[in-house]
Amino acid sequence: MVIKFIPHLRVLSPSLPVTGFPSMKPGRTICFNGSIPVLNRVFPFKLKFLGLSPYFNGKLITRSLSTRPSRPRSRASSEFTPKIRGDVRVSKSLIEDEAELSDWVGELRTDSFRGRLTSEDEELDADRQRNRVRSSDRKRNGVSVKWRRESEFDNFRESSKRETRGNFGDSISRKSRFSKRFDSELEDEDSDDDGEEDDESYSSRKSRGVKREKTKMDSRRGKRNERGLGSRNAGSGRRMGLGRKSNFHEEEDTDASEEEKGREMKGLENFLSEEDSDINAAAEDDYIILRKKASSALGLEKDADQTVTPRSSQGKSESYLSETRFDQISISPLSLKGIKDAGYEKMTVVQEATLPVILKGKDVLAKAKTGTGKTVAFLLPSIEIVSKLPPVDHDVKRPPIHVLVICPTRELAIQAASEAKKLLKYHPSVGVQVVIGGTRLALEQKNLQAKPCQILVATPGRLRDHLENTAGFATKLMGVKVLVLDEADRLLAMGFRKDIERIIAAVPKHRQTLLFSATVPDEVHQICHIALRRDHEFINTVQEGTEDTHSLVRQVHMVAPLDKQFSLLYVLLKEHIADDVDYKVLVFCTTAMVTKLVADVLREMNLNVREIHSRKSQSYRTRVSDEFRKSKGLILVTSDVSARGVDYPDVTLVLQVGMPSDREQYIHRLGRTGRKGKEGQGILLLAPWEENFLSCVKDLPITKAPLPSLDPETKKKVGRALSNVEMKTKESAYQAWLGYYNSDKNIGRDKYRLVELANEFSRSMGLDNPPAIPKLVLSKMGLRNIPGLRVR
Ligand SMILES: Nc1ncnc2c1ncn2[C@@H]1O[C@H](COP(=O)(O)OP(=O)(O)OP(=O)(O)O)[C@@H](O)[C@H]1O
Repeated sequence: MVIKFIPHLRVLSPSLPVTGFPSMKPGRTICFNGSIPVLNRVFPFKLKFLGLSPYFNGKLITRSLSTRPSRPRSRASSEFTPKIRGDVRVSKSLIEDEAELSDWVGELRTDSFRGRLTSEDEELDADRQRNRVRSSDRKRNGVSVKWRRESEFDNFRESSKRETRGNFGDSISRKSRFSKRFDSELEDEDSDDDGEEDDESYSSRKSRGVKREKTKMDSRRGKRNERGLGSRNAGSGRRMGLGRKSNFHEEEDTDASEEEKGREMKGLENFLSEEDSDINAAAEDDYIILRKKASSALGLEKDADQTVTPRSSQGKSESYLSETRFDQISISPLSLKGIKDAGYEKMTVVQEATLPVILKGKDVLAKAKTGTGKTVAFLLPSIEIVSKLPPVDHDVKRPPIHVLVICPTRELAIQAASEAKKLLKYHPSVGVQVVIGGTRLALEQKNLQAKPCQILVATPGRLRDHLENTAGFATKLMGVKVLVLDEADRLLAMGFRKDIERIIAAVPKHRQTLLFSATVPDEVHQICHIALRRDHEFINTVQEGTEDTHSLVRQVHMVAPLDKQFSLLYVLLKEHIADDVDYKVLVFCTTAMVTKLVADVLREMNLNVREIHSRKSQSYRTRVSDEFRKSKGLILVTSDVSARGVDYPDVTLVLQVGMPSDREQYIHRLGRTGRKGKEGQGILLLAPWEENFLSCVKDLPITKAPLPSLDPETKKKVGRALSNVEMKTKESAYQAWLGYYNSDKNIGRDKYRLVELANEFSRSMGLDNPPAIPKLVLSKMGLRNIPGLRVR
């Protein structure tokens, strides 16, 4: 096991396991991504039944509207052709038809499918169950603190001194579903395609954090000894009890076997946990000595009890930036020029912490709060690596892709590619391209052939699509030197796992892998070996004992019955608009169809609203996303397609209506505000029966806020707005709502209660009678014969 030493960054070696994570779970391993391909493969008869045969003229129709010839492929098709013009190429992309598919998929979903047939939303559902217990487990988890070897920093510092002007050593600072819930956000739902913090001062964190780390470790060690294996096993057992085995039908043997694997992993985890406790204890003993050495080597300050304070952060209360300037480090002059043009002068904390390690060739798992520059943190060293490779001969037929960046959503992939373009401004020979679902595969194929592409940014589903359908693509991928998983925890969750495994199998074993996210739940340490080498480094710039959210973002929650929520939403938005003329608000909703409903209602009430969710075409999504990025005085009502990574500057408020799928999703949604050390506000609006969710985020500083008063005029206005919303929208929202909460472990357990709540939601939309739902849908949701539902 590698013991690393890095002042005030905790560098863990999760591959060693697991003493630090006694309650880690293998997690459920049952589900797979992408509804339609799965459908085609598993239930071709269903497609036929609905007149959606995946075959045309006896051939399997491939997905997306491509000019590709149809040919059999290992992965089932997701494209079908309602109208055939010429050949299969004319067909409308299934991806574009996510909406219809999702609905249809939803119809086929049953309780027993939960966590198995997944769109991104369904993945979220699956994750949610785990996460409910995770937060309490997290509290118990110890982490082994390892400091990076001083020699590593010395080397980096020395090379920086040699190659750049600054005195790096003196200035360096080291902070360091067949309907998903029925429609929610599945970005990659189209499996076809892709399938979706702030900054407390380093010094203040550090001065609390480092001291506390040692203390905590001691107490953890003690507790661990007290608890012993027995308690870990007990914990494991409890968590295993959350597995959905009982929910699965017998025919779903794939899932069953996955779960078996999960159990096996759990056994291994417990074994490793025991072993690791000794290793950790030894490491902790080395901790002070190593820290002293590194402190003097790096010019870091020590207080009386050996706490290391990076000079760069001393005296600051809040900073996402380090004291290290880009021109002080060893990067190529061309990259430096690009960075300057982008307006970056100092490195952010995560950039400073990860760059030397990545340039040394190590695999990295990095955690840093939202909006703190993780994209540049993985792009810059990747560009450096590419720029040092020998130029590819022009004669080479299939020039290699050297860097492959995977993002869970299309918006995020577009954004990362655009950031890469900025940094590559003065590297004319290095090209970046993006491949995402919802766009024409043929066009991407053409671009891949015609233009340089050493760096490729992709969503998982579309990447697989290219692997399976683009001539020579697999050969190009064999040139990958660096693989990046942005939002790694999301990509390694079950919704994307199969795609990611397939992608990993397609790139060389001898590569460097970088995993970045603002949230790294325990399960990620457990499964990151899928992608990372055993000696990878975990670089965590969020101090133990501090929140994963930004201290400058004020977080409140409100609890109100559903019949008040539209009015409350309106009043909260009006108040915010009155407070801040430059308002820029994100309203997150539970599912795509509920997003549409909320957007329609707010629009009817003359608020300046845009909407974005998986039911919209990609061109619309891109347009709206660009508009929101540039605008002020705008409200974007969105599903979770905007939850992660999207960098909208100066968002003043994030309002979450209904409980998010899990703790991580809450953090990422909230992270759309308070970026780059700015202030922000977050409001979580819950129904009384959703209050349980608060236990998942009890480690975060979310305070309860009183409800604003609602005058009768507002209620009337909301009533009028609701009556103007199309019935079809309400029907879809009702069904989506039912699907979303049906897959929640707590709320969905009692079907009678669930239906009562759904009908409360229906009344909140102004409907006297709940919309009727197709029998098949109810059946698949396990809701047949539940009183209160109307069947059609
Ligand atoms: N060194 C830097 N100095 C100033 N701004 C920077 C620097 N590096 C990145 N940025 C800017 O910071 C903003 C946030 O960066 P980015 O989107 O990469 O954050 P992130 O940590 O990936 O957030 P999330 O967790 O939400 O994905 C972007 O606007 C980016 O251009």
